[in-house]
Amino acid sequence: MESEKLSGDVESQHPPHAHLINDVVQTFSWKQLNVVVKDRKTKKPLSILENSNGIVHAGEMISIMGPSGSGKTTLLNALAHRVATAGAKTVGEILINHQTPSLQKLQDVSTYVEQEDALIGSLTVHETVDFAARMALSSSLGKNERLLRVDDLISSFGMQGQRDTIVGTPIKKGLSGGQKKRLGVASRLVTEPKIVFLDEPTSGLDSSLSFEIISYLKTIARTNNLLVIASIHQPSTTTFNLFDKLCLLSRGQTCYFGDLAEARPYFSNIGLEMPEATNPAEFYLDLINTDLAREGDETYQRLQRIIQAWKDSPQWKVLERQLKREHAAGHGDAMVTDLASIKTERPSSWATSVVLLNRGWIKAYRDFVAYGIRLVMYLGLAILMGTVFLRLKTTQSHIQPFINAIFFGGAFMSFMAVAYVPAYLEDRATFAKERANGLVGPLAFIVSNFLIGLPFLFLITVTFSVVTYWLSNFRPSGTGFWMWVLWLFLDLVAAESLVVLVSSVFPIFVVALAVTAFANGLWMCVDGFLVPMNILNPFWKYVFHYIDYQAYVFQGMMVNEFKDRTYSCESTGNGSYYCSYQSNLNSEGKIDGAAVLSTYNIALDQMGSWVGIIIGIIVGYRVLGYIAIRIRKD
Ligand SMILES: Nc1ncnc2c1ncn2[C@@H]1O[C@H](COP(=O)(O)OP(=O)(O)OP(=O)(O)O)[C@@H](O)[C@H]1O
Repeated sequence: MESEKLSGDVESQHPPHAHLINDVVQTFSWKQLNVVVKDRKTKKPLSILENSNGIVHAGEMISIMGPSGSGKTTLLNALAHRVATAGAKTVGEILINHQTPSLQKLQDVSTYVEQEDALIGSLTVHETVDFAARMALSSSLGKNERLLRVDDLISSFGMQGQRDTIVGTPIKKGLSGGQKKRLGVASRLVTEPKIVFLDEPTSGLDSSLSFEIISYLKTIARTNNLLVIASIHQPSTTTFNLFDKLCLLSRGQTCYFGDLAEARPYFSNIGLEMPEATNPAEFYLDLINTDLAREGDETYQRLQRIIQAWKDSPQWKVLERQLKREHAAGHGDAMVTDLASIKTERPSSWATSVVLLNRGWIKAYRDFVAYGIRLVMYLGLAILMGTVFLRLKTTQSHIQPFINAIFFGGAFMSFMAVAYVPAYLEDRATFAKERANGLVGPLAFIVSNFLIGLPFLFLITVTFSVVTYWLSNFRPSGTGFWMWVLWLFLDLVAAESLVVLVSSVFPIFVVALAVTAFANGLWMCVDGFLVPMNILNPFWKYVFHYIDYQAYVFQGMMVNEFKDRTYSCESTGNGSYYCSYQSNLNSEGKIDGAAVLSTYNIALDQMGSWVGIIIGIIVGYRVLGYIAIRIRKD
């Protein structure tokens, strides 16, 4: 009763939304769809979806149902022209309005809502939908119209009350699980799709929240004539009954396809009567679930009978004839819209980059985990370093601590960039989903990621430097301070670019963390401090030292400290001195800082080239990161 009421309420509150109305896609069908993978164990071809056929009409909502591992996601991905699963080969025909759509055309008229939402925790509900709109809708639409559509969708999903609530981050609670799901769907619908694919939209929700989201969807689909194709796992009776059609799968094979209302008489006809007061979804799933069965078992044989019965059924024959007609009709059919006439205006990649920059900026300054925690961490490190290397003097016994402090500052700043890995991986996951929906390209993503990082990295560098530089008593001059800031800033930008490259190649948290940490260890070892260049063996020197940004940072900071400073020698008491570095000032009881540099083989006049090389390394990392993102589509 209650569920009917919610459905009714939702329906009466929301008239059709002009911008959402589908008057261009009349049918979506697929014929003889097969997906074959290379079996993980045997390495032989394994069919995970066999001869799937189906048709959905405008305004219909279909559920793809089956036990775990039956091929629901595989079918959904194949229908959405996505890689069904890693290394899968998909064959078969997919038609929209009797015509074969290109990937671009399918992306233009459809959207895919993943099981795991790609929401950004620090954005509000309104911002989430608005950014999705800005990324997908042409700028010719105008801001007012866009905002109207955004608000319309937010209220269609019953979220006016949460309009300015943030989605939620690990340290700040926001929306509930059900609200997040609704927001995930709403932010995809703002792109005005005609076909909506949803991978288990109810996963992780209890039965009343599952019902809620499906009824919102149904209302929107009905009132706007959309085609909704959703995989679903064990819905309650009320949720199940909201769908118009059912596609039942087991072990990649079709057990039933057709009207939901016809399913019960169909199964009864083949001798599988559903008892009264039974949850139909549970009944069908029990019939075809062979998880624990072995070949020859009763349940296994029953499944084979069900699959065969479907192939022999009159319902299948009707579907087959329907599909034949669809496929024979082709372009010239006046009853349906010609795909070529459907024009979707999307923003330019320049406009998309600006939207990404704007969104990334909000995320970065609100999301404490991304930069706030790092700022605090670097501040802690600065206090640690500044108080350990406290007020060093210009005496020869303090020369080594100065050098150690320079190495430690550069190396540790770089090393701690590993803390950026989780935030980058989160952004990358959001990007992967938006890219799969045809909204963002790798260039826009890499460029905006780079630009957003710069002001924050600069802030981190200045904060760190203000504390350490003066506490440790490095060369007390304004130029000295700002040169130090420059070297550390370049160091940090290079370190973050390395994180981007590594995490783009290995988008798995622990792997990215381990590889970045290892690379930083390597750069520390060969940067010329632990083993000076004239001692370092040729392999490490020629293979790694020259591409080590930390080496140039170390040298630059060394020159900054020692080039224009002198240090006092130790007096031996009788008017002469003991000087640990040979220099022409030794007779005056002083050491020329340049003498320290020469023991490390550091040139005095190469600063410009070093800056250029570090910038080259940064560009190199980003370009390689871009290539990795381009190639890896996961
Ligand atoms: N390379 C492979 N080797 C062997 N089996 C594979 C391979 N790739 C996918 N599969 C199998 O294909 C089947 C279909 O997977 P799919 O994710 O589509 O199922 P699903 O019905 O969506 O499952 P769930 O409800 O658990 O998400 C699974 O049983 C999976 O184990």
